[in-house]
Amino acid sequence: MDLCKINDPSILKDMNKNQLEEMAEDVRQFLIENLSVTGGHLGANLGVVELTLALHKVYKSPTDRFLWDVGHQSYIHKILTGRGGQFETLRQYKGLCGFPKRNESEHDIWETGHSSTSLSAAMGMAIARDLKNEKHSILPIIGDGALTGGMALEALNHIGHEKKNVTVILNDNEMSIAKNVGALHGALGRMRSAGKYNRAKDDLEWLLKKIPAVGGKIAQAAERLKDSMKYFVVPGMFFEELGFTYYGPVDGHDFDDLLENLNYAKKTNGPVIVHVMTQKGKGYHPAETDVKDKWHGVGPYKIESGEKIKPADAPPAWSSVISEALRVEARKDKRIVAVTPAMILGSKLDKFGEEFPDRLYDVGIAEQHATTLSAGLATQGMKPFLAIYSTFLQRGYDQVIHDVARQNLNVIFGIDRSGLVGADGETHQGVFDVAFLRSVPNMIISMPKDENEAQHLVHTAVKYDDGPFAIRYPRGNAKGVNTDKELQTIPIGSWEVLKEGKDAAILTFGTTIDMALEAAKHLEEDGLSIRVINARFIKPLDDAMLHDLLKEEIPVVTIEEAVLKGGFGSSVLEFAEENGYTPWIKRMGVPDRFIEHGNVKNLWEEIGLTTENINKNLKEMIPTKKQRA
Ligand SMILES: Cc1ncc(C[n+]2csc(CCOP(=O)(O)OP(=O)(O)O)c2C)c(N)n1
Ligand SMILES: CC(=O)[C@@H](O)[C@H](O)COP(=O)(O)O
Ligand SMILES: [Mg+2]
Repeated sequence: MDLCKINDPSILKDMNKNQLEEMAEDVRQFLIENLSVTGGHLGANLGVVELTLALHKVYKSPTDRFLWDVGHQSYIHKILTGRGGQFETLRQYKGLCGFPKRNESEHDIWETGHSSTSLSAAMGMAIARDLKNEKHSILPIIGDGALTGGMALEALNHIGHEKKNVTVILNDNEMSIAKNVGALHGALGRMRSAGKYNRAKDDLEWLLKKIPAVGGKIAQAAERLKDSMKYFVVPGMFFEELGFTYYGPVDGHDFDDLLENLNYAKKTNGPVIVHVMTQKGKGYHPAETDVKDKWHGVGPYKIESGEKIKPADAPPAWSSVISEALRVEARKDKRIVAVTPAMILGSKLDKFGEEFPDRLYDVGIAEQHATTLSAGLATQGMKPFLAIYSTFLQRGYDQVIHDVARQNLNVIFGIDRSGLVGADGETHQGVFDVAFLRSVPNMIISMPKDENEAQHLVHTAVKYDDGPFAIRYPRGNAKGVNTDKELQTIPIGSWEVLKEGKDAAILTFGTTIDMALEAAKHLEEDGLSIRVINARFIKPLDDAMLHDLLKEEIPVVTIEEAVLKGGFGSSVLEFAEENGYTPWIKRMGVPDRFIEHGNVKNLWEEIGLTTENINKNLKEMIPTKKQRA
């Protein structure tokens, strides 16, 4: 079947089992071929091929509302709803988004990227549906990993209480990105091994009713016996107790099982949970047999061998640089404990865990808990290092303020994926942390220019015992510079002049330093002398250097790969205002809108973060100085 030509999922309605199986095979081939070129979230999608086809066969999208939690597994839904022809552009600049997108299709009714939001949104939609007297089904599709997120549990609590018609499809592949963790994961495991229980439950209820109802203690004992029998026989009792009708466990690769259970679910009133067992990476040998992450998210690869196509001899990833520096510190300092909210592989903490198995905690998708847990550790004299993606720290903001900063606790935040991340797009760009952390009292915010400075900053953060300390680092590879043998502590709030100059100055940090140096070099050829300063501490600022600079009354350009509103440049402006200087400052950074997916270089161009623009801005400002004089 030509999957690029499908534009209406109702073609599935009349398909028999054989036809569905053939289509599932075609879809898998399509995904394996397309993603070998573009990269993307292969493992999760291969796991939900049959489930997605079955959902679209039993329900009618968009009348029935499909909410894909995280959304990284929505590729088959995209193919079925008219977007197969765009897969060559998947996650590319101006191409198909890797997550559900409302402006892409009427079938994408809920946008995701961050996990565990689907149940709350579904509940909101269910309340609206009932108030409007509408009749459609609402189907959040959530993974076992995403179910560990606190929001999902808050929503289950509410849905069960309100008894709303919401059909939760739980896609249980026993994986988050790495192996799923936690007690809930254990509970799901017991449900899986308890075997089938759905309509048989009616029979059980009937049987239990046969236990004679007698008065007093005997009656109480009989009730207790009934309850424990239920727990023993009924795998989904955990969900049943919360007010859900449980169907499962369902074989997520067997159309008979899927269709039968989904049809039952469709007819059931009130909250329903369909527990579907799937295999991440199903149908592609290299993914199926991968023990680490079942090819959760991949770049281009060779289809036959599964070999990943990567540039040879690239410097180490920034995450490795930081976690290696932390490992060095942890050997000397027993207070160090690493914490990750389900990103052990992305944050490259696996080796740390191998060396210090009792000093690494993967808490599941639980950023709020991870932050407050770190605060708890710090109160007891430990030195927690919370490795967290910038975008996911957004979820722990209250915990940063209320639990960590207010109590001025020694928590080190390793803010991974700071800056534009590229292919994951809007939901994942790490561009807000500078603005939202800068306003929090007691917070130190830093960003290294290369791996040498990174190791010194990690060392500095470990030695600093006066409150929270954030080290930002970007996605991708570090610079490949040599590193000093001896570790140094960098004075807090100190900047570094990378290039002297007297006509203007550029203040920048991290990823934009190279473009600033390049711009300065170009302008040198035009006879202009530009100073470039590594503002490695974003907070506190280097007050002394800034006073000296502003007294010179030369133009200043600030550059940051972070939002301009409330960002580093704004803090320089505030400093000028607070100290009575007339600001002569141009700020460059991320504008006040969400930045979509694409290659980071394209995105930089789109938002004007280029050497040419730095040159242009400086050239426009420098003559103004002469006019002033
Ligand atoms: C709030 C948040 N934290 C972390 C992530 C990173 N993340 C993306 S997918 C994923 C695992 C999700 O596991 P599951 O829901 O079981 O889906 P699967 O990939 O197994 O299908 C994680 C941790 C995220 N998207 N959102
Ligand atoms: C869907 C999701 O949130 C993650 O899988 C994310 O795509 C990981 O990004 P990195 O590749 O930067 O680890
Ligand atoms: Mg999973």
